[in-house]
Amino acid sequence: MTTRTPLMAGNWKMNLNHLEAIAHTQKLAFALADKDYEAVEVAVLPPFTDLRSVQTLVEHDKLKIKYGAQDISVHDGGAYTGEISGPMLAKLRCTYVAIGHSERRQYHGETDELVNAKVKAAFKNGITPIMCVGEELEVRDAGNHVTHTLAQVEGGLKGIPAEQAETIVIAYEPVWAIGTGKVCGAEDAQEVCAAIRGKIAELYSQEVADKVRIQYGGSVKSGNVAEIMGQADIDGALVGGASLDADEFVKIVRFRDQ
Ligand SMILES: O=C(CO)COP(=O)(O)O
Repeated sequence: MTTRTPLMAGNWKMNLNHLEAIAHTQKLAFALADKDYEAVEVAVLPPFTDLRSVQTLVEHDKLKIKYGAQDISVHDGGAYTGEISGPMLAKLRCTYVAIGHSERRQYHGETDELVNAKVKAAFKNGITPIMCVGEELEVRDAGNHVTHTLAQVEGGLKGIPAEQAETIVIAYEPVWAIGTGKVCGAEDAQEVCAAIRGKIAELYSQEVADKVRIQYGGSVKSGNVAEIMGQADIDGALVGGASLDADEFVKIVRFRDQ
């Protein structure tokens, strides 16, 4: 069994301008110590307009915080107004990019096919995808949450070779738990995360499945993170609202102390 380093990532969504981003990242860096980074990988996913500022701060001050984007274009360049390409994100030395977040699926009509194309664009540019999956409330109420989520996993990974698949991060984010304060019970989250790992084993191999990090996302806070992280197949959290409060995010990184 491989030991997977937990990944705590803050998805800032459309919050914090570039000046606020600098102040917030500095606050995180000031609070986090070497022992935190030894135990947990810490990342922030700011809006595109903040990335250059965050990069400059991280590189200048040699911070151990990783950063990434919230979306990526399927195209490498050209006449695609408003899009941001993989080469642009790679030039900013983004480690991660969130792909297929439920807010993008819901408000921008992103399909599994598009998510798959974006996963390919990320890998092509040397950026690790954090591929988001998860069911809406009606799907859970109907008891189809596992089937629904596994179909998203399979669709998103289509044509991705094992060497790339083993490095991906998958974030299980039940839509009904996002920003609602309704956290998915730790055992319910584990059920789906274990099924995701099983699907990866089926698509690739157990060895690949053991390497993939699976995060939980949806109303994660310092008060519930320890129980979630106590589950065998949960390797981190994708944190929305609580990541905008530096003290709270630091507590989440230190989930072992909660
Ligand atoms: O969507 C999320 C992270 O990507 C979760 O958001 P909240 O933590 O605000 O529920």
